[in-house]
Amino acid sequence: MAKSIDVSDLNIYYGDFLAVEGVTIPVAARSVTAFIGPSGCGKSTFLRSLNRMHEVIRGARVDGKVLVDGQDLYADDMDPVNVRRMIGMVFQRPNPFPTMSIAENVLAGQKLNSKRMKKSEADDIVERSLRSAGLWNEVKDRLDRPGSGLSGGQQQRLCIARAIATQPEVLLMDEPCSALDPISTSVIEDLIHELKKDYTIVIVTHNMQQAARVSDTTAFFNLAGVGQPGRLIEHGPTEKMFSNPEDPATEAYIQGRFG
Ligand SMILES: Nc1ncnc2c1ncn2[C@@H]1O[C@H](COP(=O)(O)OP(=O)(O)OP(=O)(O)O)[C@@H](O)[C@H]1O
Repeated sequence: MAKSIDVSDLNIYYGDFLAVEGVTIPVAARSVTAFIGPSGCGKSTFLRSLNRMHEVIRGARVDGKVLVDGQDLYADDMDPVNVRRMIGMVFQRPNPFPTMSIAENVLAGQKLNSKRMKKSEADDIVERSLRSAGLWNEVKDRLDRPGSGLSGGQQQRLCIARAIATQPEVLLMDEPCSALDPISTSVIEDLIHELKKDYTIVIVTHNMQQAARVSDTTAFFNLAGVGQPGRLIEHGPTEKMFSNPEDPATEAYIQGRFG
């Protein structure tokens, strides 16, 4: 299931504004990569370019290459809807569909992909996805109740279940714990650890301890000033990035001296 990602020379624009410049980075399959850096350096923009969510904004575009197991995501014959199914995303704020039940939320991606399926098949997907998201035991007796009735941490795990229900190969997470309390955060971090056995995970986080706890490799992005494009400054094993980074800016950021 899990696939590697190879980005080369990626420039990302909002209209004429070059937001992220010249990113080249490999992401190994079945690993967790953390993106860190000060506000506005383009972490979320870059993350969204990895499943073609960036281009849903009017005038937004990229040039360069994003290969997933050698397959060019931006090739002319690549359907962005298929790309987003293959590369799922979890956002900062848990966003279950409020009028849908827990089970319907898990199946929402399937429905969008307009697949008619038998009830037994749907039940299997709901159980498998909720189990993988570490939520099954907490919700198995109330699958027909609204997803919005869960706690924030449970809602975020429901969103993770929804993202993995379509069996993606990669999971992108944009500050998935920033709206959660420390206990829910720790549950999600444990879950990320479990999920990397099956998925390639890329996570944007402002929390240095979180990057250090959950990721195998860390990528530090920075920008020279307001209106300047964000760039990838350094990428390497998390342990090295946090103990002995190559670039003085990485060290200054990690030590909390800016950002
Ligand atoms: N929809 C948009 N239209 C135009 N410019 C945008 C848009 N979204 C982001 N930008 C700009 O792109 C640059 C990168 O923003 P982005 O949100 O990717 O940074 P970030 O590193 O994720 O920041 P933060 O840590 O604050 O979330 C910023 O200059 C931002 O103002």
